[in-house]
Amino acid sequence: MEITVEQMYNIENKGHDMGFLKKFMMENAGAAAVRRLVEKFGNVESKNILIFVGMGNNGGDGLVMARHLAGYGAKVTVMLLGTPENIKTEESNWNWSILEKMPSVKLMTGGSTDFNFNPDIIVDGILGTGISGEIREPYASAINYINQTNCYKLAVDVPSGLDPQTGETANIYTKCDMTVTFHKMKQGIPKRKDLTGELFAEKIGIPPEAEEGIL
Ligand SMILES: NC(=O)C1=CN([C@@H]2O[C@H](COP(=O)(O)OP(=O)(O)OC[C@H]3O[C@@H](n4cnc5c(N)ncnc54)[C@H](OP(=O)(O)O)[C@@H]3O)[C@@H](O)[C@H]2O)[C@@H](O)CC1
Ligand SMILES: [K+]
Repeated sequence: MEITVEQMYNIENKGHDMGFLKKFMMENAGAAAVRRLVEKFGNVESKNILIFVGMGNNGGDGLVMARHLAGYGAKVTVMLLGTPENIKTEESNWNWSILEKMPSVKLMTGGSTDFNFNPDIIVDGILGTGISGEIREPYASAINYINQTNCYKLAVDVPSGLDPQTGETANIYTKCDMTVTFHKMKQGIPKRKDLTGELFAEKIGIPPEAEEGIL
């Protein structure tokens, strides 16, 4: 079953109000995406993994993935597309502050795409259901870098620049090898399998009762 982005936000908020906090949803989302990535690669030990992180909760999922991938022995670099004090949400901030205590994960901020290594895997945690309008900097440069880099790419929830409701694309958008979306498929995503690559919808522990009155 495919749902609307509005329904997803309503379900998310109802689950949060039931006590299944967005922080827990984010943890399960990041963990599910990492499981699919590790399943695909067999193991990610000492793979160079570059995670682009937006300032919202799509980025937050990427921060959770960074912590889990460090646990699998990957060489993880996080590029935050802004400054830490501008991270939008409490749950994303919470995950950033954990990474600040983890020397095993390299943290970069500001959005430059000048890296001194070639990534084996890129994670697109730039934009998800919160996308609106033409892609602004530094998100645009990050999306262009991802498209110009030849390696395996995983999109968190949706390839950034693809509108998960309509299936329309912004002026620029990522083309990925795998997309892991959460809870239920959003209506626009399956319209662009050319951008999503292998597509998975992973449960993240939201109580089914959170859908009552919404679906
Ligand atoms: N639903 C669920 O159950 C769960 C959802 N989860 C995750 O949350 C995600 C939704 O998070 P979200 O609402 O924070 O929005 P998100 O996509 O991060 O973008 C907002 C940021 O992007 C920016 N921005 C927007 N447009 C832009 C543009 N054109 N060009 C440049 N920047 C632009 C915008 O900036 P602003 O407009 O505020 O200045 C803001 O900073 C969802 O996709 C999923 O991954 C999981 O945690 C698990 C549970
Ligand atoms: K994304």
